[in-house]
Formats: sequence, structure tokens, C-alpha cells
Amino acid sequence: MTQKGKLIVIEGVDGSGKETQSKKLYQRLKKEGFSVMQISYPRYDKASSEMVKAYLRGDFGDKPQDVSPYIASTFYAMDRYASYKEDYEQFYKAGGIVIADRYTTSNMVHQAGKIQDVKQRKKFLDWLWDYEFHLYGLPIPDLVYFLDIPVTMNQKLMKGRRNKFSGKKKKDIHERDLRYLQRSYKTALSLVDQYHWKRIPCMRAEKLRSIEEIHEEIYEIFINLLRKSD
Ligand SMILES: Nc1ncnc2c1ncn2[C@@H]1O[C@H](COP(=O)(O)OP(=O)(O)OP(=O)(O)O)[C@@H](O)[C@H]1O
Ligand SMILES: Cc1cn([C@H]2C[C@H](O)[C@@H](COP(=O)(O)O)O2)c(=O)[nH]c1=O
Repeated sequence: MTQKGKLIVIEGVDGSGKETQSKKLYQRLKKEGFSVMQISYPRYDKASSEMVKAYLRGDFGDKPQDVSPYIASTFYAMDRYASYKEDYEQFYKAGGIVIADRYTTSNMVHQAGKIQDVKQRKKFLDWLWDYEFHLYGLPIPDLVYFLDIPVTMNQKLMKGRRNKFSGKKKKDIHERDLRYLQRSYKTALSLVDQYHWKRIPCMRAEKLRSIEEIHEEIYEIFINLLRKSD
């Protein structure tokens, strides 16, 4: 019998601190003796992300809306499937804890955000769930954190940052479309309740909370989850 591990996802709009918080949680759990590994999507250094890079570069259109959310989602899902097989399936099935910086949840936030009609968006989300978790057989997350930071603030954090896969100043088609990022953020807030994600407010009294304080909140929630599943 396989002893399923735990999949913990850190989600948030671009530049919300996902990488920072995934690393901190990973390092703390490792230090405390947990069997833990870290993954991050998209895997820009792998061939399975070629279609993602082409999409984000604008090869299929300059605007996110130029590519259907269904089609764009298949690019990201393909990379996740390859990663499951190559990086963590054995580890996860042996009971390991996997911390993911982005996951299917990013398709839910960024691709569903392209659809304004409520019924059509629900139809897409149901399709996506079936596609990634049933057809591809990817693990369903045990816990999803949503790092809640307004788009105006993450724009400040991202200032001067170079494109992750080209290394150039030119931003990808998502990053350069502020309205699109705002729609993605709004979509995420609606998904938090619907899918029981843990919303982590990153601001207090209009100021950014410290990395350490946010980390403590994330860690406590994780430990409580472990206690409950004992
Ligand atoms: N709470 C915070 N206070 C101050 N700076 C922060 C905080 N959280 C993250 N940062 C800084 O903001 C920048 C973006 O953070 P990070 O790379 O972790 O975001 P991300 O969500 O992984 O970004 P991307 O969407 O591009 O992958 C980094 O320079 C990081 O050090
Ligand atoms: C994994 C994943 C990502 N996206 C979106 C989210 C971002 O706008 C980009 C990736 O950018 P990053 O700064 O390199 O993290 O792609 C998505 O729409 N669907 C996904 O599954």
C-alpha cells in the first residue's frame, strides 16, 4: 500500500513572496527533521516548459487574453506532469512533504481570471480539476496558502526585477498587463473561500508585514494540519 505524503502549495499573484516563504518553510521543516522537498513552477530550465515560455514571451499573442485559458492551462499542466514523474512522485508516495511554489492553483488564479462570466468560469474550473487531478493524476494539495498582497504593492517589490527565463528587462505578457494582474488577484480572493485556501494577509495598517512574521503564521498553520491528521 502506498503511504501518501503531503502536498503544501504557496500561491499568490506575481511577486507576492511565494519563493521567499516556500524556502523559509522548507528550511525550517528540514532543520526540524521532516522529510521534505521543494518544487517550483514553471520549471523554466526544463524542456517541458517550452510552450509556457513561448506563451509568456508573447509568441502566440501579446496579451494574455490572446490565448484561451483552456489552451494556456495545458502548457503549464504538461510541465507539472513531467515534474511529478521526474522530481517527486516516489518521494511523495513514500510519505514525504512536498512544498510547491505555485501549482494547479496558479492556473485557477491566472487562467480562470480571463473568464468573467460566472457560469463559464465555474465550467473552466471544473474542467481544470478533472484535467490535472484525474486525467494527469497529479496529487491534490492538502493545504494551499494564498499570500494576499495588493497588486500595487507587489509591483513595488518586483521593480527592476528581470524576466525569469530570458534574464532581460522586458517583462512577460502577464507581468506587463496590470489590469490582467488585478483581475487575477480578484479571482484569487474569490477562490480562497470556494476551495478552503488559507489566506495570509501580507499587509497590516497599509504596511508590509515582515518576512519572519508571515513565515511564523504559515508554519503554525502547517503544524496544526499535521496535528489534525495524526
Ligand atoms: N514580507 C516581505 N517584506 C519585504 N520584502 C519582501 C517580503 N516578501 C517578499 N519580499 C521581497 O519581494 C521580492 C519578491 O519576492 P519573491 O521572489 O519571494 O516573490 P514570488 O511571489 O516568488 O515572485 P514571482 O511571482 O516572480 O515568482 C523579493 O525581493 C523578496 O525578497
Ligand atoms: C505555474 C503557473 C503559472 N501561471 C502564470 C503565473 C505567472 O504570471 C506566470 C509564471 O510566472 P513566474 O513569475 O515565473 O512565477 O505564469 C499560470 O497561469 N498557470 C500556472 O500553472
